[in-house]
Amino acid sequence: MTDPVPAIELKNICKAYGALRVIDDVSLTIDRGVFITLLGPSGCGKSTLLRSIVGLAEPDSGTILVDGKDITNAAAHNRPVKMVFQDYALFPHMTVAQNIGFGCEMQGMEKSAIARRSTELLELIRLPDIANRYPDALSGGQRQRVALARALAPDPAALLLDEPLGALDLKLRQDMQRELKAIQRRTGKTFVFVTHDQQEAMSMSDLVAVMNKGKIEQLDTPENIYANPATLFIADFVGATNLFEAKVEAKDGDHLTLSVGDARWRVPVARVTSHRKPDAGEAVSVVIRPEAFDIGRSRRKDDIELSGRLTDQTYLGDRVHLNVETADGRSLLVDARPPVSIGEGAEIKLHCRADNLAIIAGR
Ligand SMILES: Nc1ncnc2c1ncn2[C@@H]1O[C@H](COP(=O)(O)OP(=O)(O)OP(=O)(O)O)[C@@H](O)[C@H]1O
Repeated sequence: MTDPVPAIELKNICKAYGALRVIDDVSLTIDRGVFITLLGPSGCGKSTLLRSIVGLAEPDSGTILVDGKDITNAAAHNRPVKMVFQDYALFPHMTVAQNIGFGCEMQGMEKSAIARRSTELLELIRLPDIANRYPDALSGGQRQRVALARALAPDPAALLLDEPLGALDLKLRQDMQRELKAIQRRTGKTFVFVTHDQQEAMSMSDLVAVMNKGKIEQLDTPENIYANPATLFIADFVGATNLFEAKVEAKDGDHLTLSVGDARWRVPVARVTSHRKPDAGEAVSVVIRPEAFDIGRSRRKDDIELSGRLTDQTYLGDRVHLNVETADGRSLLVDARPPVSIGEGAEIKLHCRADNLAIIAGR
């Protein structure tokens, strides 16, 4: 059961640098024990939001609560949250054990308790034998795990992680994503993670808050962010997308009839994923993910049907990326399961279940 007092509550946070509104009236409640990611393109304000929680940036207005206490004006060192940075920020002249114990020492914890805590955390990060090494004798991945242990040592209310894996190469980064998630699960701590990498956000998080231009456009599970994008920005930013401009011709009961070029698509109203529902006559955008297409003739009455010429295919082991050009000059991305025995230049039919697309009001 979720604890009734959230780990973190942000209420109407605003921050501007000169004329630039970096955080635009953001409110967000983060329950305890949740792994949440702030995801967005460079410059959307995610780091500033994280830095506001830890006290490294000062919001112009709004309130920040941690464990139900108002810490909006508290000094950074008095806040019960800890931050992990991309560049580790370990103390080079201290051993690993001393680095991990540093925060506990500042809290006045007794030496033997610090040693126990340090051992416990080295076990947690699965590096029990490196207590006496110095940071320069560690690999990048090991340093990042030690930085994590150091941040967890004083038992913070939440851990804030600002692109912590950004400096690691791809393979190590993927290993560390699994490791971080496992550590979060084992400790049950609230993790607030910042990244611009949508794959990283989707693979690690319980919840993703997608940010754009200083606002949170959608707060949802990774599955819902992908399948039910609330805005065009999100549909485009998260995953690959085929986007169709359309118009609502008619509304009848629980279906919409859309005109898409010369075609008419009958789609369930329930597939409108934007907050605002479109009226008849209104422009909408239709999102079809590459893997939502099946190749071959439709077997279901309300399927969306398209046809085109296969212009290019890329074999990726578990799937094949196809590029299909339609008669009206549209280039479609299609993901198919191998084997695909269609030659380039061949005409193919594609179909998609009407409940596999997403409709967003506006363009
Ligand atoms: N101290 C500062 N003074 C002036 N402008 C700043 C300052 N800090 C951040 N900004 C600007 O605020 C905007 C948001 O920055 P922020 O670091 O929060 O973005 P971000 O989404 O985390 O991006 P990135 O992924 O590139 O770090 C950017 O345009 C940035 O240049």
